[in-house]
Amino acid sequence: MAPTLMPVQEILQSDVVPKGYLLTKDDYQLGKDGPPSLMDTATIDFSLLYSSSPDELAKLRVALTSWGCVQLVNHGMPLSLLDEVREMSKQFFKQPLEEKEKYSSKGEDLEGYGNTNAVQRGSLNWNDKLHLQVYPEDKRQLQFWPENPRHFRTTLHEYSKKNLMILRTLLKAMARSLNLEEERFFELWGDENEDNTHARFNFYPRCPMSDQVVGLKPHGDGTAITMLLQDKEVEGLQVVKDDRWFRVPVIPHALTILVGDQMEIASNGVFKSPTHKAVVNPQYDRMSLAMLFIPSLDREIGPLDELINEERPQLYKRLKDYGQVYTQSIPSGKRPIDMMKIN
Ligand SMILES: O=C(O)CCC(=O)C(=O)O
Ligand SMILES: [Fe+2]
Repeated sequence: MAPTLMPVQEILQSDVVPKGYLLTKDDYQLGKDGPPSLMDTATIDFSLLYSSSPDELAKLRVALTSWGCVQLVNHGMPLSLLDEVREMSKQFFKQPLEEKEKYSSKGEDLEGYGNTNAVQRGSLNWNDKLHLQVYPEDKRQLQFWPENPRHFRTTLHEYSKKNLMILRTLLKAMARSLNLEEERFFELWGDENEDNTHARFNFYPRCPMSDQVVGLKPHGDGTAITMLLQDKEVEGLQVVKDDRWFRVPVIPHALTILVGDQMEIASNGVFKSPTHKAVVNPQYDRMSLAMLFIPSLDREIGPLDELINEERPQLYKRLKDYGQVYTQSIPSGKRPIDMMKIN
């Protein structure tokens, strides 16, 4: 069983960064070419995707095939709801430890509050989290859902519902951008009664030695799609493109989309699941909320037939329950998706 570590917020109070958090040679490093540049990709106007604008679809395709990351604006989510979610997340983590501990992950629990205590290699993540499954609704484990702040549960419910609507339109647009039938990516995530959605609230306490720790180590998401709400003020997300790190800018009213490994597999490598990480700020705490859209474990995922041809042979194997592959590959330090490649 993985040891349960002290929340990073509590470590911070002692002002000493334990050795286990300091980056080591074993950590995946890139960017020896100086400080990362700002990602310059354009934002995507979600309202135009809905109206089938060919220009916007082309922009979406280019961004997801090169970066695997876009910022959606005009997504129809009330901006007051984005602020409410950010605020309730900060309020949750600001509470005394004994209040948060009512929702602690225990043992092998994926869900709940605590330090990121998954199998690790190299240094530890400077990150506390609250992880909750939101779909299918009957799988919600309400014992992990905070009762304080008071509106936490209803706001998360509301936010999840709206995220789903955005996801559905986005999946259709992604299919159309590749000239596929628009329902094709619903094989990945099409049914809230079968497919899984997890909400991962990330909290990255400020750290006096921020350049020697990492908030979340470089990884690709094991999802179909991740929809990320970033902190409104504090930047921290970075993605890799062409072997270099780029900073993802803060756009307060945008939702950041990350292609997940299972989408890369289904699209036969056309859409890229980017390696990304979260860095820590020396002065300010940072939050983010990742909505993780994960296909049902019973469903076989594999490259769509229409995306396999002579020029692009099948690049990935078909499988069920990618989560298993993902967990098993972590100790090796390799990207899980590489285990799925057909050589
Ligand atoms: O905090 C961020 O910006 C990134 C979060 C992330 O990568 C994740 O939760 O998987
Ligand atoms: Fe991630």
